[in-house]
Amino acid sequence: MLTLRGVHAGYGRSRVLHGVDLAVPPDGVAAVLGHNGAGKSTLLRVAAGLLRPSAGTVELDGVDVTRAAPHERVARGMAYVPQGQQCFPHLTAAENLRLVADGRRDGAVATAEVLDLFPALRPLLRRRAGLLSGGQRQQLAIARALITRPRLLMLDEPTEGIQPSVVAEIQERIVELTRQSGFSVLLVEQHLGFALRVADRYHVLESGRVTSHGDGGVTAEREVRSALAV
Ligand SMILES: Nc1ncnc2c1ncn2[C@@H]1O[C@H](COP(=O)(O)OP(=O)(O)OP(=O)(O)O)[C@@H](O)[C@H]1O
Repeated sequence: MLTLRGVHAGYGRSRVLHGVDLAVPPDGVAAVLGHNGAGKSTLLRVAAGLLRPSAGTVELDGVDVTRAAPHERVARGMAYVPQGQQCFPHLTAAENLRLVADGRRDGAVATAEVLDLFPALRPLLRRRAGLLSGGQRQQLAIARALITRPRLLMLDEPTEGIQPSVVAEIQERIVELTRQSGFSVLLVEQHLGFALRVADRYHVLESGRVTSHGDGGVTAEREVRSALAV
């Protein structure tokens, strides 16, 4: 589905990624794990087209999208949910969804579908996003991204600052989404337990380099903990 090859990227003179190779399997979840500052969000920004790599390539289903703009990647089936439950706080939950849905022919149908997936959002639609809990805002941010009907959903730390019941809810939704054929997730996480429960593959990122990778699943936790020295 998504393949990064030899990706180098950074901000001005500060080099963050040093030759990252990573593959997201079709119909699967790839998790990127690592300490603060390892470069996980930078990697997602490169994948989403928000940061141009200084070297290396990004391919989606075999098509080189390294130079494609973010909106072109969305049109090709990529969706990105940045860190921090980002919503427009002064708009209602419904208006946040409409911002994406209104520009699309299938917007109304897609909105109904995402509300079926996140039914907890239905009674909150008229509430301002800024008044929702962190977990509710995270669900809203994921729902908004899904309105574009992506084939690849990229999530940056969806469990950060969220209570355990909502983490379990998000976990279930990810598993449900990946049951559809041709749907993949690239997940950046610090919450190892959560990440390995949903991931088919994991990659450990340290100082901008992938230092280990393997199959996901709870049995991988010991291996990952020792790779991360936690
Ligand atoms: N916009 C930016 N300008 C300059 N440096 C940045 C910028 N964003 C991130 N960095 C730096 O790049 C490095 C990697 O940051 P990044 O956010 O990718 O790490 P991360 O693994 O996602 O960490 P965290 O888990 O804390 O979010 C850090 O040293 C960070 O300070």
